[in-house]
Amino acid sequence: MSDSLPEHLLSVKMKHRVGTVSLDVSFALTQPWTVLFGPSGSGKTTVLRAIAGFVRPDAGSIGRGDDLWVDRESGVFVLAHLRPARSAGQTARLFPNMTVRSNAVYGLGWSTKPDDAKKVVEETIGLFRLKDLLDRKPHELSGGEKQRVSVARTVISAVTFDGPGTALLLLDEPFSGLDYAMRDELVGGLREYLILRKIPVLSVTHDVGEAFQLNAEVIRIADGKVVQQGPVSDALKDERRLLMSQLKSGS
Ligand SMILES: Nc1ncnc2c1ncn2[C@@H]1O[C@H](COP(=O)(O)OP(=O)(O)OP(=O)(O)O)[C@@H](O)[C@H]1O
Repeated sequence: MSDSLPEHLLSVKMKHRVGTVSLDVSFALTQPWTVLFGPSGSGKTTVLRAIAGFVRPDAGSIGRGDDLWVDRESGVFVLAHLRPARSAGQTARLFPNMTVRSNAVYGLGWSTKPDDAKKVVEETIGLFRLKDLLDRKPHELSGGEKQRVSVARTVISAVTFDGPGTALLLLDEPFSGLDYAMRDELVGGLREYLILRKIPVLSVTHDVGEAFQLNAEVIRIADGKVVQQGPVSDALKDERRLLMSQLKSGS
């Protein structure tokens, strides 16, 4: 692991057997927003879960500079809740007995700066269009609304992270349950907000348009291996061309 990496960057080098896939990946995060892109079952979620601390890789290391979260060789394994990382999975997991507001602020940090933390909560609630839903319980929400609450909670928790440096945000298909208009609005707004708040993001997506809108760095994974890493304009140019020609021909 290089010790010259700036503090906010993450370096991942891991091998792990999951199902029929032998993961063997090595990459570093260098941009504000990076997406893992690749076919279903190629191992993207497993990589995200290993970074979050929910999967213990068979071999390798994960960390930021000298701050190792995993190092199988020396036996380091930092528990998930102690890592400067916050994650939201594909399925919204909300507390059924709590309102949207209580769910959203669960995991709120910055106990020493309550006024700032309050501002972050209000900003995020606005960004995710949750104002009119705040007093509802999860059973009174649609699937897309639940997903928005779940991702908003993770954003609030990452931005108000109580610890040295900033937290990394890990999002597994955060916009997949949303309609196009909502997705369009949220993707751009969230990207801008997280850059402002200096929160780096690693997300999983299958959506070419979303990766372009995020102006993301793309890490392509196929069959457990990183096959390409680079700016979206380069990494997904063939997919975009195909998409455009399909749109033109109406297919
Ligand atoms: N807990 C598990 N036990 C056994 N096999 C698993 C487990 N979790 C995932 N797998 C398998 O490991 C492989 C990689 O799964 P993973 O969820 O990481 O892929 P993915 O690229 O995120 O897929 P998708 O895009 O469909 O979410 C798949 O073949 C999956 O069936």
